[in-house]
Amino acid sequence: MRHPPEDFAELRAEHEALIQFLYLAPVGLVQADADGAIGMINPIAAQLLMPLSRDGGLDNLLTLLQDVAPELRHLCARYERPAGKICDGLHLHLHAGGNARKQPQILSLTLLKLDAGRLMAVLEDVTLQVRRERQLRQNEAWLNAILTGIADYALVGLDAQGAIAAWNPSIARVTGHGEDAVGRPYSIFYPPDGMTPEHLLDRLREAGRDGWSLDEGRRVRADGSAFWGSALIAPLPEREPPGGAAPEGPAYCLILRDISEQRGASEQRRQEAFADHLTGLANRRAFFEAAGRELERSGALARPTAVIAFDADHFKAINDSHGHPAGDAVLRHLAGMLLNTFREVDVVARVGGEEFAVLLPSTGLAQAALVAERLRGAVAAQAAEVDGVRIACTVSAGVACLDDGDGGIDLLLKRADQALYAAKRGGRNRVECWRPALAGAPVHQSEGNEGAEHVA
Ligand SMILES: Nc1nc2c(ncn2[C@@H]2O[C@H](COP(=O)(O)OP(=O)(O)OP(=O)(O)O)[C@@H](O)[C@H]2O)c(=O)[nH]1
Repeated sequence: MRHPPEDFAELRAEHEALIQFLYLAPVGLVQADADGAIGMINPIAAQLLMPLSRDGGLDNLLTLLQDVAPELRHLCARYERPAGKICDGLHLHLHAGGNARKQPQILSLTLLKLDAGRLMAVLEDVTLQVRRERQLRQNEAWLNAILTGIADYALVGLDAQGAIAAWNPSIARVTGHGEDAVGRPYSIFYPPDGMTPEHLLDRLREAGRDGWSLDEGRRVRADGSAFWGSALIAPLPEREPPGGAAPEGPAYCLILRDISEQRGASEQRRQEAFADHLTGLANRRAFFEAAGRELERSGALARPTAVIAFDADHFKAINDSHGHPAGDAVLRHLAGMLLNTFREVDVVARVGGEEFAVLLPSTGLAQAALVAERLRGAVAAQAAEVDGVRIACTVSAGVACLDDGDGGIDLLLKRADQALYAAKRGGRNRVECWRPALAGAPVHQSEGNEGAEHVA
């Protein structure tokens, strides 16, 4: 049989351990008597309840909560069982004082009756959790409204890599794709060659960073027919399943709209500002804007970007022999050949009188040189037909590449022009790649190219 003082010491130790536990608990804990008088309160609970105190004290739990949960005193009084949960996860909205723009803080309260004379309150700040749940419900309502109410939207869930996560009828309505689209990248809605795998990820990254990413352009349906579409990508809030497993469900939502009808006037304005009037290619301004955007992105996700500068050889002689209008027709002929040679994702522009530039995203020097050579050969082999007269023409090309966008489009175009100068010096109708030995070389400068901003 034990001696009573030993029992007492053990009890004390247990009590200390319990107090220690209460103090260290990651939630707010308050022990009170049946009338709410506080016997023990841990630091988190004190912090959470302090804004409710009128006199700076934390004496009575039910008095502290009477403004935000007036029914609580009544609930306690009516609770007849000897022990149990009086309330479970009751939400208490703490008002943000006079500041109407600030969101109220939300506490969750679970109140336990331990025995006839003791209550235990468990308090947690659930403000963020509640806001997130509300946002999820709003998103769902919003997406549902789009899915059921509006006919020209396709709503596509994407996984973290941009693959289509699930099929729904709106996808078929706008694009004609069936369930076999699931698991394929969302670039299937873009023309072949219209988007590189890096661009696909760029847009997801942009959406994650800015909250959304929007682009507009030519899109294709499953049957190959084209339409003018806008594509908005937005990140979806993560749904974390219980048990800490990886987040479930789509990571992004893509809203694809067919805006062919609305396009008209805005496209005409865009054409006027960004298209070259003679050839219909991108103009110098469009080239620099697109190149600036591409190089900024290529720096973030390191990858090479190439530029090819093309210049028609002895073009003055063509003008002189056949007349200026025939010269114009030859330039249109060259523009057509450029468009046939390059991918949809490449930016093909007329940047000077008889000088063209092509920006090739995610392309290294050797690959760009191959395409440049292919174009050079095709131009040399196929004379332009102008009013029944065949006009032979050749082009010289300079190729340059940056691995990470460092130096920007000015440096890239300057190097391509230095290589082009070397090609002209080397006898024309040839392709030269930039190399460090050309760093101090002059750039190719066409006569009558006043509008061009060559970097010497
Ligand atoms: N038809 C026509 N000619 C143009 C246009 N823009 C520039 N040119 C002409 O292109 C010619 C360019 O001449 P140069 O810079 O001497 O170059 P090139 O004769 O092609 O000689 P290399 O480039 O050295 O092979 C000039 O005669 C310009 O008038 C245009 O829009 N239409």
